[in-house]
Amino acid sequence: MPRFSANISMLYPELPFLDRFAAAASDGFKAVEYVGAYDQPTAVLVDLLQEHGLTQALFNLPAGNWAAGERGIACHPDRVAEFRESVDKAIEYAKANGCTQVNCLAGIAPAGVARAELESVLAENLRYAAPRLAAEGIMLLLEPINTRDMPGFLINSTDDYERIAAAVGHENLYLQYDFYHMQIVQGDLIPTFQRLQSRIGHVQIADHPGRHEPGTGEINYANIFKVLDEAGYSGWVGAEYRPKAGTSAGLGWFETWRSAAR
Ligand SMILES: O=C(O)[C@@H](O)C(=O)CO
Ligand SMILES: [Mg+2]
Repeated sequence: MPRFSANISMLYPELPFLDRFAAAASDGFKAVEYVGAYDQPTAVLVDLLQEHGLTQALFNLPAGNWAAGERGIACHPDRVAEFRESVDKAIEYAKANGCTQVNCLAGIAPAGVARAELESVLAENLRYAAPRLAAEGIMLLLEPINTRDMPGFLINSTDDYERIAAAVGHENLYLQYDFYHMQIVQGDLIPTFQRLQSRIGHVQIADHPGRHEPGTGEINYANIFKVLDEAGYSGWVGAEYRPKAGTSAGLGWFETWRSAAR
């Protein structure tokens, strides 16, 4: 049975961030994930997880100045020192809240730098991060993201992930397979999941078009959930979508799993 994690960077936008833990637990989620909460002391986050019986499924490495439009710094040639510091910060937070995987956002390609150089910087940064995270029992993930939602984002497809992973050459670099992005970029969702399953550390879901709840678009999630089970996928499935109505009101797709998990 798939285990769902509420992505509280996207779900419960009607609530302040720290109130979203309680809301996710009350809606039947057993785990939460988010882009990052480095502005909060670890103790606050750990208390919320404990109070609501939640697991921290995932968060991202510090991704630069999000409000200014940055979406990761890992491919930026002039930010290598900052990237290295961000690995230490992520380890500190992951150890505090018991999280066993962190996602690296490659970043938006800076203008005027050749793609080969950006990929080389990214690979070098990941080669730095992968063993350090492995030593702490934390999986490092790399997520391809479509460029309609994030114009200029460097890593867009599973081919991109596989090429970077080959360049990095460390086994602690897994794929974060977001079905929504993959539907836009390349389709072929199930065969690609099956081919790369041993390298997939985390999956995320949203329907397309609109990035709304499963069942609102063209992706057959009933079938995908069956495939995840048949494949023995044991990781979390991150519900990372923009609710069409209120978050709780839109959880019809989750009813079967929520009841079974209680
Ligand atoms: O798919 C996404 O957008 C993410 O998983 C993320 O962490 C960055 O927004
Ligand atoms: Mg995602």
